[in-house]
Amino acid sequence: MESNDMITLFKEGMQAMRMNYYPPCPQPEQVIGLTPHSDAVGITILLQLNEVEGLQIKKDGIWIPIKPLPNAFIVNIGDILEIVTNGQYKSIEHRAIVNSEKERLSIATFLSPNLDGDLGPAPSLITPDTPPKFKRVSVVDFSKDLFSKELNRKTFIERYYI
Ligand SMILES: O=C(O)CCC(=O)C(=O)O
Ligand SMILES: [Fe+2]
Repeated sequence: MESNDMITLFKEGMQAMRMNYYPPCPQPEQVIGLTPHSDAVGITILLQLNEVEGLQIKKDGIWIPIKPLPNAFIVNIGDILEIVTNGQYKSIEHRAIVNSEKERLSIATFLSPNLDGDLGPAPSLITPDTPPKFKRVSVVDFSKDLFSKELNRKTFIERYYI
């Protein structure tokens, strides 16, 4: 892929942050901390603040716990990177569960494109043998669309499949 395709999209892009606080729950199997979803961004850089397990990713249909490592970031691929790479990188479905005794804290930083242009598979990746797998959409419309939807597995990116 040509680096310019990535630069055009992410230069002076948006960065958002979310702090998540999960209080302890005596019946953790009855609740969910954060419902299964993929992040509708380029990449997410995540810090698990207090080394309490809770984050899980879905791999081959199975939920895998991600052990917090002290002072380590987790980098997750988001829907926008899946679109830009025309599906070569897949956004990761994840969720957070809660602990019966301990509170848990995480901080997520979301990196997204600037609002100027369009979002779609990088032109340098499209050939007669590798046609686009995603529709093109303006970043503004994509963002508006996103904020009108709930977090629900990978249903958001599925709306852009060709
Ligand atoms: O708390 C976590 O580890 C996950 C947070 C998350 O997925 C998010 O904020 O989008
Ligand atoms: Fe997330």
